[in-house]
Amino acid sequence: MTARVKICGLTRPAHVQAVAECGAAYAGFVFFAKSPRNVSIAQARDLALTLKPGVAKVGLVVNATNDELDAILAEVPLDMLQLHGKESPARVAEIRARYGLPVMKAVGVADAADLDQLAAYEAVADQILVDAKAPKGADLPGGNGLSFDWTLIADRKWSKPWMLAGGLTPENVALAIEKTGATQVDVSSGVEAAPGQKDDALVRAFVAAAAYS
Ligand SMILES: O=C(O)c1ccccc1NCC(=O)[C@H](O)[C@H](O)COP(=O)(O)O
Repeated sequence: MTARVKICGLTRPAHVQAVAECGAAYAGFVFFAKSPRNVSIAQARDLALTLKPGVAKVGLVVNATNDELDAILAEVPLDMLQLHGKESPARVAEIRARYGLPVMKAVGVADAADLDQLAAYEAVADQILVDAKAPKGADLPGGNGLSFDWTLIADRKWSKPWMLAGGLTPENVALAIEKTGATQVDVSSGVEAAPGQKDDALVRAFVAAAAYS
């Protein structure tokens, strides 16, 4: 099985280039001030404009207001919004209608009870990002390099496209795909040399491992 890959949290033109060259399907830009991967609107615009067609540009936001989204989308040519906060299903639907862009809603999973919320989001989002739930008190709601128990979703049937995320690395992504049946995977810290510093060799190794799993 070949999985489509999203590399999230790009901050430098060289890394955007590496992502495009190695065949990733999505490039993610984080708009969240507390993140080591945070980019300004101007930075994101420059990075997005260096990407070749065919790589979808995803803007990650956390509980963003309409004013914040207006400002981002006025400048950055995004193909998809990733909502990584506590956005309700109604807010997901509102954002989707207001901006006319596909919306991917991140859902944090730590145990089986967390799966209950998936149905409500599947009804309104274009895609679901099934991610590890951030630990209580964590600074970041995602991008923490933590995995969840993949067997929780092993037999799940999905009505919308979805991505697996959380603690994926070049070493474990093939097993994660095998266990969950994911056809799309998302990674950030697992392809970094340090928080916020993507490593081109790890990016290439991850995409290759996902493609040939
Ligand atoms: O990466 C961040 O800094 C971040 C900040 C705020 C919300 C989400 C964030 N990242 C999400 C991701 O990068 C991924 O979608 C996902 O959580 C997987 O991250 P990782 O476990 O580091 O591979």
